[in-house]
Amino acid sequence: MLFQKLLTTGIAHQSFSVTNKVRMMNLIGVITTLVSGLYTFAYAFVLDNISVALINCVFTLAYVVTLVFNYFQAFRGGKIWFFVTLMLHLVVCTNLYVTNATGFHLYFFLVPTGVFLLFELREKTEKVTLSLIALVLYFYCENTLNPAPLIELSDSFNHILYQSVVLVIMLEVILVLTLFANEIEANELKLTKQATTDALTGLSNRHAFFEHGSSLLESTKHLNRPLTIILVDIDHFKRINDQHGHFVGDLCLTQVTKLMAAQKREQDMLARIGGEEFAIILPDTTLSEANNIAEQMRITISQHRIPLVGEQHLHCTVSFGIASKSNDASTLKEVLVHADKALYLAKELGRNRVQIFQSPSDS
Ligand SMILES: Nc1nc2c(ncn2[C@@H]2O[C@H](COP(=O)(O)OP(=O)(O)OP(=O)(O)O)[C@@H](O)[C@H]2O)c(=O)[nH]1
Repeated sequence: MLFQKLLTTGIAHQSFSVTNKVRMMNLIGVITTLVSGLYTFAYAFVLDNISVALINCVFTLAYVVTLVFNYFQAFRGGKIWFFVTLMLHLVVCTNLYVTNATGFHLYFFLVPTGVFLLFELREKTEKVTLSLIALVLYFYCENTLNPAPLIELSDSFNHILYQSVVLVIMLEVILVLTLFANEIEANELKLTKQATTDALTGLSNRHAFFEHGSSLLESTKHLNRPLTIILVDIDHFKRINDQHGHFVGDLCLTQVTKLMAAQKREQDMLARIGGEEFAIILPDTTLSEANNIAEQMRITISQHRIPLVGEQHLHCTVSFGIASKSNDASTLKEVLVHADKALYLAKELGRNRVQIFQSPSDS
């Protein structure tokens, strides 16, 4: 619970791309605070050096300040504070407390990884500067021998510390990159959903309809199976908007959607392809089967009363145009043109009706 709260510090009212990065920064801040806290504990109680433990404690608290920056949504400040504190801490560790034999300066690897992989692509100067500083400091520490460390360690203890540093770096990189990959996948799914879904009705949008419809049509061509499309248009929708307002117009759209979604079969795809225009793709369905489905939808919608404020109700009707894949219409666009012609005729003949496309050669 507390961990979850720490991870979500400062993310309220942020866009999801900012949210992910801040969550990642919070995670790194919490892990680094814990690791630094453990070292403080070891300096105080294992190595018995209170002054080093106190200095290290100051750095541990400095890592906590990163979360305070994020709490106040000063993310950039928090990021710079964190990396500068980390770099200063590593230089002090290697050149004051102990020697470079502990390998503490290996943590510098996390700076370029952090600033390049985990944070936004903008602010390139900042990223390059921080990473270059980390690189220079790494080689500085690697080539400096601290002749009078505050803590004298045996070779075997230095070796243990070295291995613990490598282990923590590996675990941190694995953990952070795994979370990063998960976030990317989740974002991809979210973006794909947003790009293919109509926000008002939750149906597939025009783009998704054309993608799905085209591939379905191609596959039915190979298998030589029927495919039918129904175009649906709410009657006098402009009048509904004008008389009752756009809010009621939207309500009408969502109610009609619900009624049609309840009537369609599982294999059918219902999409909103325009303002008050819908389309249904019915695989393996003949014109007469599609006609039955559309007729059922028409009756249900025409009998439905949409409750408005008080005792008022809205009654709306829809018109349907139906066409199938044929020799004259082998592409999705061509089938849609036929369905649109049938829909136009349904409107001409008085609306609230289902019309099947009649090819001139049929008559
Ligand atoms: N409330 C609401 N209205 C919309 C939306 N998208 C389009 N519209 C409205 O839908 C109306 C469509 O009207 P028209 O194309 O003239 O057709 P109609 O009034 O339905 O007439 P017929 O189709 O001939 O029966 C326009 O007034 C648009 O402003 C939407 O998302 N919400």
